[in-house]
Amino acid sequence: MAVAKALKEKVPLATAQPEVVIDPDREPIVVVDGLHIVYRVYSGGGNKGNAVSALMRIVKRQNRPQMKEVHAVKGVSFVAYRGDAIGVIGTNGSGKSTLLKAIAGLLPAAKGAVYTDGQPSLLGVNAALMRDLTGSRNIILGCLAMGLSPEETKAKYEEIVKFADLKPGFIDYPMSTYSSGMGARLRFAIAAARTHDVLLIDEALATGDAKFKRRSRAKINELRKDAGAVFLVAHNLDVIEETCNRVIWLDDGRIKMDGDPTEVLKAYTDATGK
Ligand SMILES: Nc1ncnc2c1ncn2[C@@H]1O[C@H](COP(=O)(O)OP(=O)(O)OP(=O)(O)O)[C@@H](O)[C@H]1O
Repeated sequence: MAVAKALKEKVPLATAQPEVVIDPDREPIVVVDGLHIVYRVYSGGGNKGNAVSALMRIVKRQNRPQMKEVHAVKGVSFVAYRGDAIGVIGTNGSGKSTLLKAIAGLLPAAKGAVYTDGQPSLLGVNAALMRDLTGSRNIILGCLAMGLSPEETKAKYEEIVKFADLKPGFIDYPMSTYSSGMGARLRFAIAAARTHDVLLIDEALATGDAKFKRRSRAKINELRKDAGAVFLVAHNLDVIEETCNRVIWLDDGRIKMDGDPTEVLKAYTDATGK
């Protein structure tokens, strides 16, 4: 593939967008090149409440709901290198989750592109676990879904249960009986059971208690050693400071600052008063 070749040969990717220059001495893992993400949403078009009026609208081809565009990411470019743990910060609606989803390949680019060397895995608060199944079944399904073999899954099972450290017995209860914190712990424990080429973590640590947060940070540092690159979205700036070697500050869909955590976090807190 041309992109993989470009990444391997460490050459700048030629596109119509602002050119991303890749440091030839480091191994690029994610290249985000002039990325724009636009959501298209239908806004209500007048009398939309009942089936008859909806049918009339179709028949008459009238009064169709209008499509609105939300431009969530506006020309973002950067390169993440092997070993990078990048914190993504910004106020509500600045585009953090959208950027992570785009890197994970879950949203199409309206313009520009994202290239990753390896498979990205998004670990978010809404990561897909089955609420009606027990924690135990979810561990098995989750591991298989991440590409582990049945033998590897078996070998990892106890480690995941231990890391999640749920209340006794809960591992055999349906996940619908879990608190949001318990669900987040199990999701994190499952995702942390394998190494990821590109690991994207969206507020996954927000709901845990202090002890779990500490253990998760240690786990992220461990995963970082084997992962290509780790991205972490968190509103808790302490988590970012302790876990990341680089911070990207997004403001209204654009990169406002990208660099050393201490500098970026200081500028951010000065600007936002947070
Ligand atoms: N599914 C969607 N459909 C339409 N617009 C969306 C959708 N998801 C997000 N947006 C819009 O895109 C913009 C960026 O949202 P995003 O969730 O990426 O921000 P964020 O920085 O992660 O916010 P937060 O800190 O509140 O989680 C916002 O204006 C939001 O309203």
